[in-house]
Amino acid sequence: MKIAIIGTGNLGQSIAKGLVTNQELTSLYLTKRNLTELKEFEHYKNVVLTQDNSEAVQHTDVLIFAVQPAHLEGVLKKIQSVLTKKHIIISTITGVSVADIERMVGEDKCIVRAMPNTAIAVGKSMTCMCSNALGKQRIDIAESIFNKLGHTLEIPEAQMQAATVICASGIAFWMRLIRATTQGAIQLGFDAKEAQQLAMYTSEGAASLLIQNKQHPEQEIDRVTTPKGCTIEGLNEMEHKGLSSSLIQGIVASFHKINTIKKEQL
Ligand SMILES: NC(=O)C1=CN([C@@H]2O[C@H](COP(=O)(O)OP(=O)(O)OC[C@H]3O[C@@H](n4cnc5c(N)ncnc54)[C@H](O)[C@@H]3O)[C@@H](O)[C@H]2O)C=CC1
Ligand SMILES: O=C(O)[C@@H]1CCC=N1
Repeated sequence: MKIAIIGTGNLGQSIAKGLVTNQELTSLYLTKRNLTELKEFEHYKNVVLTQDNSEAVQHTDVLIFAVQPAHLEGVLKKIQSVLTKKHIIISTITGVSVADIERMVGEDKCIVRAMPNTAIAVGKSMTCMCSNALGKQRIDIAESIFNKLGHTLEIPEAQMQAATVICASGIAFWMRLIRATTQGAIQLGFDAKEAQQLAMYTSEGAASLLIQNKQHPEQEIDRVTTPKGCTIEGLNEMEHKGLSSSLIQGIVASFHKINTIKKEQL
């Protein structure tokens, strides 16, 4: 597999970390305007760092674009002459549709829109994908890359913005929940390091229960809430203060914002 990441910033570096540790690569090209931040990758076998996007495109088959929305069109224009039908174009860019990319590179190109999250760095991304007609024929190649770096789900393009909020922004939402639990644990007497350990591994355990038992969360909650016990007391207090409601409202606010991002940035 010959892969290029075009625009190796926050998300691009997370993808690169996942790739160098979880995939057998023939070559991985990482591009960025300033390469100093990519030093940690220069010692990996088969990894090439370059500022030259055309060089990366010419030496690879799968191109993962991870630049900011406003930069995509300019980047694509500059590599247009070296872009061929052999390339699979994977865009992780928020708010840029498959039709937008077709308009920039032509309908005769294989285009996949993928929305991973930064947990891809540790092989735990939930990545949603959709494609154009040509991309559909080769989406299995994109799936095989992202399945080694977590889980994938093919969805209609109309759901892509919602998937971005739940899965990509979702990492930040879950971090806040884990941080708040950590702060609670400190208030109850644990030191900061222990408190974070308790919060992290408990949240990992909760998700693992659902993944492995394939249950609804309420079924697992019923197992924990002893009648008149401390769990239901805490849970009801959290709900009186709007826990579920504030999460849902935050998700919906994030969704409203995401629908304006392309207009603001392009
Ligand atoms: N950060 C996240 O968790 C997620 C981000 N995204 C999307 O991925 C894209 C990238 O996001 P981030 O990584 O957070 O942004 P970022 O700003 O950290 O990374 C973009 C990188 O592109 C580089 N770049 C700009 N022009 C370039 C050029 N001509 N040639 C080569 N490199 C160039 C920049 O130097 C920068 O390092 C955005 O469109 C974002 O919406 C999608 C899912 C999750
Ligand atoms: O916050 C953002 O707009 C981008 C998209 C999802 C994650 N980061």
